[in-house]
Amino acid sequence: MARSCRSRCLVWEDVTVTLANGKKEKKNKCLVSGLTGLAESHRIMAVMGPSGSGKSTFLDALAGRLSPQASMAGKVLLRGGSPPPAGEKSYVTQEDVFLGTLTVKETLYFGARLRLPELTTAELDEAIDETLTKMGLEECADNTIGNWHLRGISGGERRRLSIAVEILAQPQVLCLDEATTGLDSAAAFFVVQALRNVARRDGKIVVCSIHQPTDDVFRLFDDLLLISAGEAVYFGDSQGAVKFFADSGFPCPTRRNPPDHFLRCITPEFDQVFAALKQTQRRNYVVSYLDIKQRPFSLPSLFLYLARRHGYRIPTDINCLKCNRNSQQQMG
Ligand SMILES: Nc1ncnc2c1ncn2[C@@H]1O[C@H](COP(=O)(O)OP(=O)(O)OP(=O)(O)O)[C@@H](O)[C@H]1O
Repeated sequence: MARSCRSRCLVWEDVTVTLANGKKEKKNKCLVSGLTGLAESHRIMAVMGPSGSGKSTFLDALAGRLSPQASMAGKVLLRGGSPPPAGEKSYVTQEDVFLGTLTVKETLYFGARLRLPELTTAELDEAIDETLTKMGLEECADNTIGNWHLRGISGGERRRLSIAVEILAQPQVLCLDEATTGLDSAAAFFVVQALRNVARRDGKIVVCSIHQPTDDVFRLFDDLLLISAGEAVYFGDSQGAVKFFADSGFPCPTRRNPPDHFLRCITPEFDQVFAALKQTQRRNYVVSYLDIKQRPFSLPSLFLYLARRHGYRIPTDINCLKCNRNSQQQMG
């Protein structure tokens, strides 16, 4: 796919997250180790991996919302402009937390009032109507959300409402943890398609962890990051993963769903497979961003690499969303 020079990207470089153990004699636990890559605007990326592999931790690191016990090394940078970082990223958590007695529209209204205080009532109404349409929530706009004793909107609608609340604030980067968990395949398809539209039409960067997508849902993703035990096994074009596994000696059986096959291959029990894949990736996967990791890294060299690969203009300024575990200082 031809990539626009004007597209923005979120770059993460050598991101490692460790969990302090508390006891001197015990080693810190490494949750995510040396992840390097980028997510581009107008594209949607799936983060997949076995349960406990570090998907949520990675998304937390991207969004700068790691728990206080966790410390992060490495950098997460946004390039291509200089808006204030705080308003640039949004995070949709696994749980949908709402006031069950409010309607869908009221929820959006209160969220927008808090996050976009500068908008007039007319502008707010317009933004809410636009968001309802984008997320396919017009039909249930006046329905009560519901809770444990009050019947309300469906699970798929709740998920789309969680996303709607975040995209109303117009962040450049949207991170979602398990966007489709608990949904049937049709509802999951609708949610991911809505996210893909947000990426495509609004030029957002969308990064989303997902469990067991169907083939139809998987095909909606442009890029794929496969994580096992906190390390990247595959990073690149989502449709290229089938060929990558086949080239590495693990072809997907014709009647198996490709995402299921990838997960089956990279679960920790399949250690040998994992080691073989990593070896092959080092040897053969020419466009792997992990190559960046092999080099003595400096920020200009990463952008030179990107410039060569995608024809990006080299930025004169770089906004650092989050740096180093101790300093968390802004990069110039
Ligand atoms: N604050 C924490 N304290 C203790 N352990 C943690 C903490 N955060 C993460 N972990 C551990 O780190 C590992 C990765 O967790 P994470 O939630 O990132 O995995 P995941 O891939 O998102 O899993 P799932 O798909 O089941 O949600 C797990 O073993 C988890 O128990």
